[in-house]
Amino acid sequence: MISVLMRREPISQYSRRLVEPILSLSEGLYTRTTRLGWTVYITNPKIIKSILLKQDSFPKAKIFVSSGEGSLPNKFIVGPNMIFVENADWKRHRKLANPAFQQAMPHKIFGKLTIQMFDIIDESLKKNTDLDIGDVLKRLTLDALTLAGFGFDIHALQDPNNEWLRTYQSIITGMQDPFFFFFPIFETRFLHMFPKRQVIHDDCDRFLKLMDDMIKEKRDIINKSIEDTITSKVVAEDIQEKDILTLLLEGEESEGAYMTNEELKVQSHDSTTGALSFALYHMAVNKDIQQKARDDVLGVLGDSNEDIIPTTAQTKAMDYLNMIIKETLRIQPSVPVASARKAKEDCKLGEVFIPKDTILLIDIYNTHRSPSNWDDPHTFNPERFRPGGEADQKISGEFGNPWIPFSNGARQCIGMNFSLAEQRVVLSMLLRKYTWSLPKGSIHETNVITKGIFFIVAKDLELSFTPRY
Ligand code: HEM
Repeated sequence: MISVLMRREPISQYSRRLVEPILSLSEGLYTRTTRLGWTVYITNPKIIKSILLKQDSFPKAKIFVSSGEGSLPNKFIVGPNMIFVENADWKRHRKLANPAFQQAMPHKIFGKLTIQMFDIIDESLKKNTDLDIGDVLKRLTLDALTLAGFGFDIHALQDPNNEWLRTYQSIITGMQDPFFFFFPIFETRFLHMFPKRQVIHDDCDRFLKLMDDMIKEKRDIINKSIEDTITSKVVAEDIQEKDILTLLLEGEESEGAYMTNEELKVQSHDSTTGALSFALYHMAVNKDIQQKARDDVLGVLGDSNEDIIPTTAQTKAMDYLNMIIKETLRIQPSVPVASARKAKEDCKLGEVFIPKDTILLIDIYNTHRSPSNWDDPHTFNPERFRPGGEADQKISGEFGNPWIPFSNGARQCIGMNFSLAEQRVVLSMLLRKYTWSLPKGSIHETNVITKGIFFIVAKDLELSFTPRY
């Protein structure tokens, strides 16, 4: 595994080379060495279900905590963050956060950002250059999360040299540096010997401070507006476009529970960037699928020569586009493994004995790519998600659920609907306005090349766009 990471071999290659041959011999369980020693990876849907539905028997393992106090992942994503907390703390977080995440579907924000992205695409067309759409999507999803999440505009789309964008990217790239990932001791004890790493740590401190300041400011505004009932009535009129943080803080008032500033920090936008970049890639290389998706969108929104921001109901009526989004998340799940669990006691998974304290990883990528779980799994085929099709038959039957891009059970991704809404708006608006293809000589000509460890995105994805209006 270390050599795979050091060579930066894409997940699609090493999975087919190393994992797939083993999967055909096992019950969907295999072992791999990780930083924590031998770890059991699981791709069998029935066993996955038995783990995800039994939080008490299989609690989260403190995999990042093990990289030690002071390591970059530990600083940035550990702490009392919803992804890692357990038991009563997690229940309190989730109870407060669920309504906020269900209410906030900021279609207008997603739509306005997509129109800003059109300006960038049109600018590149004027200059006759291919566009690194992966980079543009990264900026769009970061803006979407900060605007819809915190009500704070960092203008990453409009300004590619934006300081916050650079800082965020530096942290995300730094966290996935294989050297420090496997040997965190070099940054927890000997950081002073690595000046470049020190710069990333400084970036991380500044970013966390920015979030802290935003949360404090928001608390002050909300406390003030609660005193002023007239103001709070006006704000309540447009709940759909309220940011998540505001809804969370208002929820604290009605639930009588409280989250600390530390607990309110959520850092997750790269997963949506990955999903969008892969959907664009698959539609670029499958022109018939792209056209069918466009017909689906035009059937709902019409074909006038103007930008239309779709409503929630309209995006849900785009059946074929929704099938594409699901198939993209199957064939390229942007979060390839769920966070590690631990067996609390000796147990059996299928026929295999698992000793107490064994680390277990739900291998989302290989669950989605296993020939035991899907017909012809390496082929992009949205038809699997047709009502009554392959996916429905498996999920509703005895088979267990082989489609788990957002995990499953009580700890399923809380941002799932937010991310799906964002993908539907961005993709439907792009399909109305442009056709696109891979430029000649693209590195993705024979297969999509990916990068990343925790979040997978299409590497340096350039596309050629042609406007329809
Ligand atoms: C395509 C987009 C996304 C994918 C594929 C994805 C995937 C996942 C997965 C697999 C998990 C479960 C981890 C586990 O079981 O250990 C998870 C949890 C979580 N995700 Fe997402 N995610 C996405 C977008 C988002 C967004 C946009 C947000 C925030 C706005 C978000 C916030 C969270 C949180 C807070 C959790 C922890 C939930 C809990 O433990 O109760 N995710 N996500």
